Amino acid sequence: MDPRWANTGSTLASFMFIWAVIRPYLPYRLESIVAKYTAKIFRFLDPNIQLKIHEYAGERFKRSEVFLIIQSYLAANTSQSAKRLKAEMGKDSDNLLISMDEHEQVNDEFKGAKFHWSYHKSTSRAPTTSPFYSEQEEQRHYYCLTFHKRHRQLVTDCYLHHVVEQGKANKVKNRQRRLYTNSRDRYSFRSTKEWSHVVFEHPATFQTLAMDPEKKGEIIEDLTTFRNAKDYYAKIGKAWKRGYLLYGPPGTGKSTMIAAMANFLQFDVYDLELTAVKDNMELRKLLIEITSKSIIVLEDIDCSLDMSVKRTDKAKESKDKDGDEKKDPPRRPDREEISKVTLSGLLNFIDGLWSACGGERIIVITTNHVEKLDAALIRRGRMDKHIELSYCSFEGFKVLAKNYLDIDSHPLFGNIQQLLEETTITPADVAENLMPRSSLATEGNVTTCLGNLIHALQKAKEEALRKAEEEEIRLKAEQNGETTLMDNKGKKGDGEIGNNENRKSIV
Ligand SMILES: Nc1ncnc2c1ncn2[C@@H]1O[C@H](COP(=O)(O)OP(=O)(O)OP(=O)(O)O)[C@@H](O)[C@H]1O
Ligand SMILES: [Mg+2]
Repeated sequence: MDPRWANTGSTLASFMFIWAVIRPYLPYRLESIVAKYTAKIFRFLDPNIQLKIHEYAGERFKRSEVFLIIQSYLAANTSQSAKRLKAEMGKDSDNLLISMDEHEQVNDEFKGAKFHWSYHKSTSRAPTTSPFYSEQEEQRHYYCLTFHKRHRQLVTDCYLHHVVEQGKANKVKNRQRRLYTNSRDRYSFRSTKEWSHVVFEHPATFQTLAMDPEKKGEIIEDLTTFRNAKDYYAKIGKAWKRGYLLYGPPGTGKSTMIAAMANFLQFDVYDLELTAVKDNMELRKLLIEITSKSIIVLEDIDCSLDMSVKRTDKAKESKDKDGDEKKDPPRRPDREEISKVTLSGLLNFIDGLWSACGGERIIVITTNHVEKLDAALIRRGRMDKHIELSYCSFEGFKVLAKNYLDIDSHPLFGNIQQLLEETTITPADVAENLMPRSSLATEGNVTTCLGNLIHALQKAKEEALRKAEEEEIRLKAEQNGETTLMDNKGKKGDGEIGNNENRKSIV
């Protein structure tokens, strides 16, 4: 090492030692002057640049957002390389967040450049209102990023952006996800203009969802593409959101799929109860409050919309009839009865200008009767992907058998496959039959459960046959009825056909 540098090093060390000793005895003003000139000298000698991120910036009692983002960015690196660590319960998280303790340092690398992050405590003296002390010490923490000055451009152009993006992603991964609702207790006076929430803990995943594996793979691919398509959506000038229409009979897994989607994307869920929204304005207010990385769910949309249409129609009818609404019998005003959300309000909610704020959102609507829905509501662009969830197939059954009984095959599978091809049963019914009565899926239990399912399938088949026969009889009866009616008309001689036939027989 160059002896001149060794000398400079020892001079600096001595200077810092002397500074630490005399600092507490210096008046505040003199201290700041000395600090200013010391910093100048250091800046001149040091090739490194330092960037500080304080824990409390701006608002006094609120930890800076960027400080928390950096903490989560450094967490993985810290837990592997730092020696003195500290752990705290992260906000909105059920995991412990590991970070470095005071004066620890971790190294980072980005595009070949090296960066050093350290964690410090600074003490400042602030004036106090106490008559006994003129100053009080305030301790504040900060992260310090140190890098060589030749990387200045890299830091400002890319590195900081990378740190923030990665830190945010880590925060999202570790956060406790939420299930929001706008509906309220009938007797509560709290406004529905706001969302209330609970922790989202639904265990459904795509692995546990029973459906055609090809279709499932397609949905997973679609969601993955959407998640990574921020730049693409920006490029084509489209809001970063996607609509899914899930339709099918009750118990085929529509709600379960929404939970699986939320778990796959790590999104929050906003369950929008349309009948609890007063009008379009309130709907828009709710929309504005929805954060990004969320799934907005409108379950059984045909019922909610029908209701709103009926409500407005009823109101109109009662006005039109008498021109006076007061004549209606006095009734207790119900939230659902005063909701005036219209179809156009809903269309705007899904696809209007306001729907673009926030970004990275998925809107899912579910229905049992897709044929009842307005074409405008489900057109591509609003509902980009239409997914039919149908009765249980043999592939679906195998997924459920693996989930519930932990089996991949069984001698009874052939029998079940045949019955599934001959009749229809919902995955919900299959799941109910496959649920072992005791917590252990023993051999005996497995056979009993599969036996139960076979029994249920046979019953469903018989029921379907009985219904088909009844339907046939009804149709025949209707045809006979028509024929008798026509015969009667013919006999009376007042129908054209009858007259013609009479004429024919005369000829
Ligand atoms: N495809 C499926 N895969 C796995 N489990 C399913 C599936 N479909 C239904 N289930 C089971 O049946 C129960 C009811 O299903 P779910 O609530 O998802 O049906 P749904 O289609 O939303 O019905 P509805 O139209 O009545 O709202 C779930 O708790 C789940 O255990
Ligand atoms: Mg449902």
